[in-house]
Amino acid sequence: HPPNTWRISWMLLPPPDSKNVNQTLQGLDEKEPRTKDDQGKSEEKDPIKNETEVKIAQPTEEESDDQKTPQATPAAPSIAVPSFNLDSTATSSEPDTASMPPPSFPAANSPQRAMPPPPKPASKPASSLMPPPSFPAPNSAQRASQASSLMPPPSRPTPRSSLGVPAVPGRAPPLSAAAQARAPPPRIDTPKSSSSKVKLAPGFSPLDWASLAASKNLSNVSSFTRVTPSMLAAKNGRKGNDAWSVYNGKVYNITPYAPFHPGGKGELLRAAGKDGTKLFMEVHPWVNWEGMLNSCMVGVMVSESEGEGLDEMD
Ligand code: HEM
Repeated sequence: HPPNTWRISWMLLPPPDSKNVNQTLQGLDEKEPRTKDDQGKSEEKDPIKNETEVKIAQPTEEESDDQKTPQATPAAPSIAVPSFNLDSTATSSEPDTASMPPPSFPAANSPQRAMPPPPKPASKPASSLMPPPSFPAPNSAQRASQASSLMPPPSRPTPRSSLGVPAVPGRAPPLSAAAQARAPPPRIDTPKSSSSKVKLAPGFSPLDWASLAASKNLSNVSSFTRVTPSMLAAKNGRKGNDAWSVYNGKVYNITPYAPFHPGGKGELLRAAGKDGTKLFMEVHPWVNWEGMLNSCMVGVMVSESEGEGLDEMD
């Protein structure tokens, strides 16, 4: 066998000119030899072409020695070609590849070879090109529970409101089919609103109140007053008295506002003669009572002792 460097040098040779090769093939196909005149003409036209054609198509002893065409020459390997042998019994550094069996993996003397091969399913033929295992496994309980391997996955209903808006977390989720069957039929005659707002009489809208409150003082007192608990309890809206109510320590005369209250007069007067802060905050903490009732402010709450002898503030 030639050294590997021979093959390498042959592979690195520049490829022959394709143009000349075609011309060479053309010359080989010609059955009759050319005349001198023809050769002369062709020499005049393209001497290089003709010369190359003759040399390659009809090689002679002299021309082969001319060495004009680069040929592979054996060269001594500059670097020793590494060789290795997996067979520990072999002694020669140059393995005889023709007589040697192909190397196997793991090596014959490796610890991996000593280990038993992993168990393989008996039903499947052993193959190195075996596809990856499917999921669920063919012998799993999941696969057995499925009626068909082609069964589509269960569809999940997308909760949507009637307006097509995704359901808001915290709101009631849509009822299932079974729950809808158990639920009573929906009422369609008189839809009752969950709001506790009342229908206000004409001329008592929030805008009307804003206009009235901005026009004059509605407190029905001449000046700010120190209001004691006993005084507050007396102003409960009964027997012709005004209704006072306390919100965050400030005392308001809520009587003028009662017909304008969107929640109704009765709801508002539940806090009459009392501190209504807790009730107020339970229903509508977002309402700005200070701005709405500014013209209705009577005074501030004081203790019984602080209010003695002082009915009105300076
Ligand atoms: C003087 C103090 C008060 C003022 C200025 C006031 C004002 C208002 C306003 C502006 C609304 C409409 C809120 C909205 O549309 O979002 C409202 C509704 C309501 N208010 Fe008052 N309110 C006062 C005291 C009270 C009190 C003491 C109660 C209960 C004891 C009450 C019960 C209600 C109720 C039940 C509604 C209807 C809420 C609804 O269902 O939308 N309010 N109030």
